[in-house]
Amino acid sequence: MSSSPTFSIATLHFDDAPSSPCALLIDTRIALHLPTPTRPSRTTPLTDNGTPLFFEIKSAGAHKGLGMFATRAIPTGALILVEHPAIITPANVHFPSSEARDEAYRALFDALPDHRSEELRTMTNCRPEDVTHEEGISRTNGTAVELGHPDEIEVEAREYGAVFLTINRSNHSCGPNAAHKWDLASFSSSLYALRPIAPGEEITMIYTDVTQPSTTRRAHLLSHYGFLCTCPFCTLPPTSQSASDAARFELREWRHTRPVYAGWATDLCRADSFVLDSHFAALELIRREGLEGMESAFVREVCLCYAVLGEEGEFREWAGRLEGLSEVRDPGMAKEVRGWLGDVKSVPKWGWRKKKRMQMTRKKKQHEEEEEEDPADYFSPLMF
Ligand SMILES: C[S@@+](CC[C@H](N)C(=O)[O-])C[C@H]1O[C@@H](n2cnc3c(N)ncnc32)[C@H](O)[C@@H]1O
Repeated sequence: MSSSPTFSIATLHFDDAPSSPCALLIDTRIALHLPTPTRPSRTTPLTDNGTPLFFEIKSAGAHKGLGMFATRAIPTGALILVEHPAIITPANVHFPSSEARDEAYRALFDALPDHRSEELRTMTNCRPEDVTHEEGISRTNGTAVELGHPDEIEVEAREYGAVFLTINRSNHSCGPNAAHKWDLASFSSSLYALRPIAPGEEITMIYTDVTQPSTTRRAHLLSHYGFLCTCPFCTLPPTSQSASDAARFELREWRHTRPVYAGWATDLCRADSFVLDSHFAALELIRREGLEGMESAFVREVCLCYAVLGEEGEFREWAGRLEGLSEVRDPGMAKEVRGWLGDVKSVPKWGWRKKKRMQMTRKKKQHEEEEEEDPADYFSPLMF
């Protein structure tokens, strides 16, 4: 029989940010699996004065509170910020009483140095009536993160949210221009640009599943974050709204319902442009809907298509794009792509379709020539 989990408060310290520890309210079984954080492989790009290079935090308007804004042009894929969380809290925890619950959240905040807990207390709490200020801040700002855990632990006990003092100042958009990537080893998240961001533009990310229709997104944002989304993708005229919702649904299903590289690569009955045309259509929809976060799976397949077609110029162009998209989001992929660019012949099935088509044309020609020369033609019974 499994006993109910016990929670305790732990703190993690970081060599690269000694005065900014993270406090965790954590299942003691998971606490045993916490890493000793390594230094993040990248750091926040800074100006000569030591301020962030790419962004500032300032008012986003009366109804939005603070927000993150670009201070200069940010290219696609660029790293904006690397940050350790201030607190980590469980998504699901049953306390014996509401007093015990309130006490646990207060103790969590108190485990931080004053400057950190004071800043944390200034963050948004969209549930002031339901829970304590501390828990409200955890719920409003908590972003799902993976912690290491033993295999046997229940699924719901594995879910945790992290609050970042700066990353969580970025507001929501249903067509976001940024996303962040969690790295357990360094216990940090890296915020990066999904498309070019202009100076002065607000840097936004997603708080909800943006492939859902606008009404679903808005209802979720209202109930969980206390605001009605007025982003450009939620305030369209009715016919454009239906088209946007349908496009998002199509994109979500695209790679299950449309041709993909794996089925096409060695199927010579399909046209050479079969998957490319489909993926170009998806990429156009992605651009229209501002969902560049969905791009890389399609861009990767476009690269592989050009590779199997042996089209080196196009391959290099798309591989360069994939490398830029993957630099922060998927460093392993960026490394693989650099290998491909160093030696295109190392890409799986490089030029396979081109080779096969050439062999087929050669064989056909040979066959036609043999038929022309076949003496049987000259002695065909029809000639007598
Ligand atoms: C994680 S915080 C974002 C930072 C927050 N604006 C602040 O001042 O600390 C989430 C809260 O910001 C506000 N917010 C975020 N995105 C918004 C949007 N698109 N429109 C209006 N309010 C938004 C809501 O109050 C939401 O509960």
